[in-house]
Amino acid sequence: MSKKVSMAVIRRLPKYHRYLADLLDKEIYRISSKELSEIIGFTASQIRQDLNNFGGFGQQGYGYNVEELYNELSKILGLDKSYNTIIMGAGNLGQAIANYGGFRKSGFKVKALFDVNPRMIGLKMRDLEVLDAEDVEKYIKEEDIEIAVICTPKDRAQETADKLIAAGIKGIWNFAPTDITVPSDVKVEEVNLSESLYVLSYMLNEGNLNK
Ligand SMILES: NC(=O)c1ccc[n+]([C@@H]2O[C@H](COP(=O)([O-])OP(=O)(O)OC[C@H]3O[C@@H](n4cnc5c(N)ncnc54)[C@H](O)[C@@H]3O)[C@@H](O)[C@H]2O)c1
Repeated sequence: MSKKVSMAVIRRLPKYHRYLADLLDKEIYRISSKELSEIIGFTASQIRQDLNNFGGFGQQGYGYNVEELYNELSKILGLDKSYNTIIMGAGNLGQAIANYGGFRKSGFKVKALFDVNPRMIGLKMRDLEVLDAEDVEKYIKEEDIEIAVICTPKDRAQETADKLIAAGIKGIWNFAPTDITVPSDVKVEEVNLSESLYVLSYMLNEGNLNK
């Protein structure tokens, strides 16, 4: 794949992947582009354009082979691999992420949580141990960790990221509500739950703005 695919397209891929998984669960193995468009809510032309970025799928008169497209999208999204993952910050959010089984099923194996609070260090969260954040660099190298999830307070997020990157982490999933700065070879995905909630709040209040 030589062409640079836009982030707008990439952000739609997980939705395609999810809908295709649902179809497979329902034992639907073939779908027309019109039907796919109706269930996903994107136009058939949008779907075609999106998928054409990766070589195009589907055939005129046949539609899409659901299993084939699902497998291809899994590969494109890197979900055909598994990733050793750690969580920085074993508070409310860190524990919730650690306890969610769905990430492991998709190949993101949470191996441990790390915290600075001596009362947290040594605790067990299900089968995961909370380790001392002091030891994280050594752990990353020894356990071949590729992804780190930042669930620390926001004023600790940048220093945490710096430490992770120095130890070789290339993928950071940042839940702290602050933008972190990283070198170009490190990929960050920021998740800001409040921003999403504020968009909902905007939509609820949109009608009142011009009154
Ligand atoms: N809880 C939520 O629903 C929620 C929602 C959106 C965003 N967030 C954000 O996620 C982050 C975590 O939220 P929370 O509710 O879990 O907070 P929390 O206070 O329950 O947990 C934070 C944990 O991080 C630890 N910590 C502090 N400095 C650290 C460091 N340098 N290295 C490792 N661990 C460190 C603390 O000891 C604590 O256990 C915050 O930045 C918060 O703004 C949380």
